[in-house]
Amino acid sequence: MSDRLFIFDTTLRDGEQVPGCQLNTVEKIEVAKALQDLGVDIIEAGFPVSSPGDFESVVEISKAVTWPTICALTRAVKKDIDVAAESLKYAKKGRIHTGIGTSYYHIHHKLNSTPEVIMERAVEAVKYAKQYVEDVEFYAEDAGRTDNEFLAKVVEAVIKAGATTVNIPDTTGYCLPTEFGEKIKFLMENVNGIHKAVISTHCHNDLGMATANTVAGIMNGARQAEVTINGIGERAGNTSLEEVVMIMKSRYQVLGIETGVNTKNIYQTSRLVSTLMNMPVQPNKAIVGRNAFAHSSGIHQDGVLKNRENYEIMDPTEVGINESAILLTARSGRAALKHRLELMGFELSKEKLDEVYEKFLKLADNKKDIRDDDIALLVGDATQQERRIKLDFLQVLTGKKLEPVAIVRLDIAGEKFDATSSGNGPVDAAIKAVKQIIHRQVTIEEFLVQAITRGSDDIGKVHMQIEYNDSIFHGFGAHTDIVTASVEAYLDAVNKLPVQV
Ligand SMILES: CC(=O)SCCNC(=O)CCNC(=O)[C@H](O)C(C)(C)COP(=O)(O)OP(=O)(O)OC[C@H]1O[C@@H](n2cnc3c(N)ncnc32)[C@H](O)[C@@H]1OP(=O)(O)O
Ligand SMILES: CC(C)C(=O)C(=O)O
Ligand SMILES: [Mg+2]
Repeated sequence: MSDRLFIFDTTLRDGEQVPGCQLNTVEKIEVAKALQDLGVDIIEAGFPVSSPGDFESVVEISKAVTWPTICALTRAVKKDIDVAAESLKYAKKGRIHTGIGTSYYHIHHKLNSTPEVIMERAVEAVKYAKQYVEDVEFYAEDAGRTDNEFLAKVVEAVIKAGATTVNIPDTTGYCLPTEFGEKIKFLMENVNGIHKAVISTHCHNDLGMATANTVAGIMNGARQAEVTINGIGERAGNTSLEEVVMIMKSRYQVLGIETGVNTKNIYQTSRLVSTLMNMPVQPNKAIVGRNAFAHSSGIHQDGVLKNRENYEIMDPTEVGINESAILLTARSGRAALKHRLELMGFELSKEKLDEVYEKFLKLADNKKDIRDDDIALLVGDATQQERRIKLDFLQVLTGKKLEPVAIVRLDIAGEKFDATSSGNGPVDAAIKAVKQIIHRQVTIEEFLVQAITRGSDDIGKVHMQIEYNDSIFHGFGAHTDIVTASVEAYLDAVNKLPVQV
């Protein structure tokens, strides 16, 4: 049996059935081209009879895409097949995907029919499609809940009628992986002529087993997997492309099966589909979720920093993600904090690291999102007591129609100095007062006040960049009072200037 798995992407058909995920033709072409670059073998581009817009999209995708097969879905209805064939007329390689429900529910409660009639309609549809294209795929809808003996008869009949691919969908996401695997095995062993067709899986995720069922199908002989980017699709979605492809790649030693997918394009394709379809990817989604390669607890972070493979079974660059992320949280340890500090250019002694770590934990217990500027502030705070110049007192009078006035007292190496100044704003007044005490020729090059994110009682953060003798010095300050934060930032930078002798 071949060790090549065909990847049939149905993002633009099953995926696009999701409420809110509808795309216009231009957007569909963009996705189709991205799928082509990704290296999928077949793109299911739409259900042409369903609307003029979907018909038009299949036509335009057929023109735009150069090498993957373009597939159009139909019911086992002649008109659907006529319209699908018409929509594929520009496809370099076109496939008609026709089929009908085969489960007890579908035969009796949806199609109001009998197994014998369904069998006839299935064969008739395949023969009819075959008049238009050589490449005909048949789907036995709800095969997951179809009796295996009857399913085998249908599969045998449609292969005889010319189906080159037979799709065994678990339409309702009902099967257990063992059941689905056994279903495919049963067909492989009991259908005459089964090797004349490629057997395909099309699994839904209602019980979260779509990928497991797909893999079980592949392990038992299926050589086409119907998938969508990010696993989007009807209800709980379809099997996700990225999961199947990376399972084949990561577990090749066990499975021995390859796909033609250029895995380095996975992440960018996932982002494109998520953005165009306005469908966020859950953060813990395998392979493409924001946290798929992010480590946030101390023991894991320490392990990853020692050797990535301690906690990662895939290299993120293989799926187009630059690198693993080490996120700082209250569950992080010193190894992670030290790593982040080093990336930010801080080399701390063991004692200083312990001190910063204590402060970090207090902050992290109260703040979910620890950013680099928070860390910089903690480092600044930890070195505060070494500062020669400290802010001892600050009072500012300001308001509308008032000229702001600031009174400042600095503690310089234990000695107190006072100054008062006015300015065009409270910060200006306070800095001018400070400058009256510290006579250094410095210029403020950058003054950045970070937006308060939580509420009016939140800490405001200030980053100041000053220039002295052609060199740049950075200062950070944080306080619930933004004027105090600004003076602290200024003094933090000034404290870093070479001491005058
Ligand atoms: C499992 C899947 O994902 S299948 C694909 C699902 N996707 C879609 O349905 C999107 C496109 N669908 C549509 O645009 C419309 O449903 C159309 C154009 C196909 C049909 O529209 P309508 O003619 O208005 O029929 P409606 O949608 O109300 O009902 C579906 C009809 O198709 C029949 N039908 C359903 N599946 C099949 C099938 N595979 N083969 C033959 N007939 C079928 C149903 O029994 C029903 O017929 P009935 O009214 O005689 O009982
Ligand atoms: C049309 C078929 C293949 C389908 O989407 C399903 O059965 O889930
Ligand atoms: Mg489906």
